[in-house]
Amino acid sequence: MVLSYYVFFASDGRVEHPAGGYKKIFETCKELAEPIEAQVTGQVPQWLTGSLLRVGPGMFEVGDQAFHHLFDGQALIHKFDLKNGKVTYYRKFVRTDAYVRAMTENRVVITEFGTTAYPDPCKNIFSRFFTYFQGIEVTDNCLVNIYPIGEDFYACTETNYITKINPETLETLTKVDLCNYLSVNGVTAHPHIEKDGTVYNIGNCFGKNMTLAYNVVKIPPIQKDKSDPIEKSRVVVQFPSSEHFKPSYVHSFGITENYFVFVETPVKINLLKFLSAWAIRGTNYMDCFESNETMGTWFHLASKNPGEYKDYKFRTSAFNLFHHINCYEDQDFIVVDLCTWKGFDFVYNYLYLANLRNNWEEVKKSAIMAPQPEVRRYVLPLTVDKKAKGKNLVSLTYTTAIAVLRSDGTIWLEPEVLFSGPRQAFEFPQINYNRFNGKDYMYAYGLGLNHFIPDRICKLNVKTKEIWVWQEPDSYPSEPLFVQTPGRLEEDDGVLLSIVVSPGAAQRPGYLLILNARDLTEIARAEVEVTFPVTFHAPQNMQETA
Ligand SMILES: CCCCCCCCCCCCCCCC(=O)OC/C=C(C)/C=C/C=C(C)/C=C/C1=C(C)CCCC1(C)C
Ligand SMILES: [Fe+2]
Repeated sequence: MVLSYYVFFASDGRVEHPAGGYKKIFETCKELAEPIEAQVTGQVPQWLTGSLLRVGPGMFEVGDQAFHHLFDGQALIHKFDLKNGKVTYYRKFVRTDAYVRAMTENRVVITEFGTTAYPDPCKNIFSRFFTYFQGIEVTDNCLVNIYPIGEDFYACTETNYITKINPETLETLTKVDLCNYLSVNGVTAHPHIEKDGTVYNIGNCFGKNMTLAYNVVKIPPIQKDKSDPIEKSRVVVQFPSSEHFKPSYVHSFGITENYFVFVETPVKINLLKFLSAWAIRGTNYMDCFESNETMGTWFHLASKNPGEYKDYKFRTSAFNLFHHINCYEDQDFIVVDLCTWKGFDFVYNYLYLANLRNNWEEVKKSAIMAPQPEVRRYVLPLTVDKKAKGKNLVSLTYTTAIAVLRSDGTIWLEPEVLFSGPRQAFEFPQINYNRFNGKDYMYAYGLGLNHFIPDRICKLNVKTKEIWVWQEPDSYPSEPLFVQTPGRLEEDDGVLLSIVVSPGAAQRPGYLLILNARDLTEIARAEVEVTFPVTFHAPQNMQETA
């Protein structure tokens, strides 16, 4: 039974998973010695050639030690090659220090996001003591995304380490420490890539005397002299921090033609805990987060050229934010579309593997306690009339989003809700990035999370709020990637690619799914004899790498 359907204004969210097939996406798998051929049903469009790369965790335990959090498993890169209607699949673990040392010592050696590495119990008490005071190493486990810099591809997490990989062979090439080039302690796994290849990213910077800022960094495109663009990278603008000693967690940011948009949420990193954690037994990154229960959420703007902070004081109620969908300038406003999670409680607290691998009734119970997802549109006015206190400053006729100047000089924002379904998230958003990032647009595509379990692919018309859904029973898709049909101009003329695990299918339980982006109907699927663990993100420019 195929549940491919079209609904107006709401997803019914009634799909249940009593068989617990989703547990499969949190299981360790083996890498492949060579690419395997997929069995294609339907017709892969002839123009759709190239490689789809994806990354996520692939090893959830080492020796007799388990990784505890969704973001701890060792980075595994997946690759689907498409050529002349044929599809092959290949995967390989990234040889990070975290992976190589875990394999060599058969234990967790480097502390991961939610798993602490303990010193080798076989070492004597003196060498264990010295291991502590050498400091715990920052992880290079690049399981979150892959992006291009110049002619190279890097797998990344959110620390200062990125890992150059060969996108053809999936071999690991070099580990790069961004601290050697830039004043940042880490950068997000969601850089923006401009048409000429310029990379913009944002990261925390713990400066001298504990001054805190969020630095926007720029890495130029391919250099004429063939030198590494990373060597020419620089900080272009700084956003201030709302609190001393406590920067907010940042997972992504927005970019328009002329502005950077940074949303400072109440999910805070307690720096004192973080710095002392390196010397204290038993702590990991997750232990260093806390919520600021009073600040709400702050929106910040900076101009791009020249990079200049604009001190507007935009405020709204508390939410968690991981993914910006898109943002753009319209008249004298910036429109910002976001996948939010209501409240200050950190969503990552609910992403321990023990929670996600639970039986369905338990999974649902735990998600009821968590912040609730909502796709929201905020509108930031660029001109603020000081005499218009208490009045709505937003005059765009197509949105109900509000911005009100208050007597303390802050501008209070109320969003327009673009999609809301109880415990039904529209997450891992994608757009027709190459043509519409930073521009007025119509369509967002996303992964539907049902109580945190990814069980459908969605399309949202951000202007009319229409929703399209692709869903099949006991099937667990990944973030859908949009690829435009060559030579076509319409925003949604293209395909969506997603990798799906359907554990019930005995012979071929995993496949690459190709949907028509217009209506989410299936064009083709390429099935393989293996399943895939969960993947997070992929390069946004498959067409160019094709
Ligand atoms: C695809 C289906 C997933 C199934 C369940 C998902 C539910 C998701 C619900 C919300 C969306 C969340 C999206 C998050 C996506 C993601 O990929 O996140 C991964 C983030 C990671 C691995 C972050 C690592 C960050 C680190 C190690 C940060 C380290 C640092 C600090 C904490 C302090 C300052 C310094 C430093 C070292 C940068
Ligand atoms: Fe992400």
